[in-house]
Amino acid sequence: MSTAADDATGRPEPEVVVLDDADALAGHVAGLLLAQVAASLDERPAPAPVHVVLTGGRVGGKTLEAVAAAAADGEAAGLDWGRVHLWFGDERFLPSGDDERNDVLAEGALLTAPALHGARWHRFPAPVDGAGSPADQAGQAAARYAADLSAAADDLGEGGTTGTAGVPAFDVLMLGVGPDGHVASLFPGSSTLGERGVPVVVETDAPKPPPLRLSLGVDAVRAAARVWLVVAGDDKAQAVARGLDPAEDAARTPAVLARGRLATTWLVDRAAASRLTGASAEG
Ligand SMILES: O=C1O[C@H](COP(=O)(O)O)[C@@H](O)[C@H](O)[C@H]1O
Repeated sequence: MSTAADDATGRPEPEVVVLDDADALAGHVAGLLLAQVAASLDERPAPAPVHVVLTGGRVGGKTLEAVAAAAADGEAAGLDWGRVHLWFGDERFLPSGDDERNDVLAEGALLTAPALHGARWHRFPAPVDGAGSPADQAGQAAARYAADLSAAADDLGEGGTTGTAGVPAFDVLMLGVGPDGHVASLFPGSSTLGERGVPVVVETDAPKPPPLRLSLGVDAVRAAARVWLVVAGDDKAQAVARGLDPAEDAARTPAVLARGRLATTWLVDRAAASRLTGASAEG
């Protein structure tokens, strides 16, 4: 279901899809993702790449498990995964292999499917012991990830529509949403929300541990063709209602900034949808 026209930036209004529970949601999003990857691969000639941004978080992990289950055999196993670039929306700036890192979560889920080993993984760099202060290292890591993004960026030409130089036109960018309305590691009230046009930002004081994090910047998120906000649980109901309120302040609920160029879809379970009213509440 869709709400009417474009927002002030000319982007389509968000759509809302409601599933029964977190498991149904994860299965549904996995199916959508595999269908979109297949469609994007089909619509451009090989070896043109397809760019997907992964999310961490609880339902993000469940979704990736469902993707791997579907990609373990059947049609999805036969996709040309070597053309598929997997990026991360954010990362906790923790040592490589740390269980709290989003890339560890994603690898644990996706690499159970042999086909996914062929995908092009783009992990955020990790801190290294003795290589400088964590904040300095995070700045360097952000610059390295920005360079990685830039190397993969499509040239959309003058007046290109991503709005952020040096960021690929992501086919799909998935985001979890925190109970406080954060997306990726863009937190309420953070100065990172004002860093427009910056591909990768460093959050030094995240209210959710760990405090030091790397994130795609607001305009890198908005470079995506399709943004999917995947949310489950009644602790997220207020964030979902605020995120879909056109009058909501982005400084309080950064999720309102997460708008795709072609589509923005909130994929939520019934519990997360429980505070929606009127048209937004329909499944
Ligand atoms: O810290 C993070 O939280 C969000 C949401 O996680 P959830 O467990 O509440 O679903 C996640 O999307 C983000 O990638 C992660 O770094």
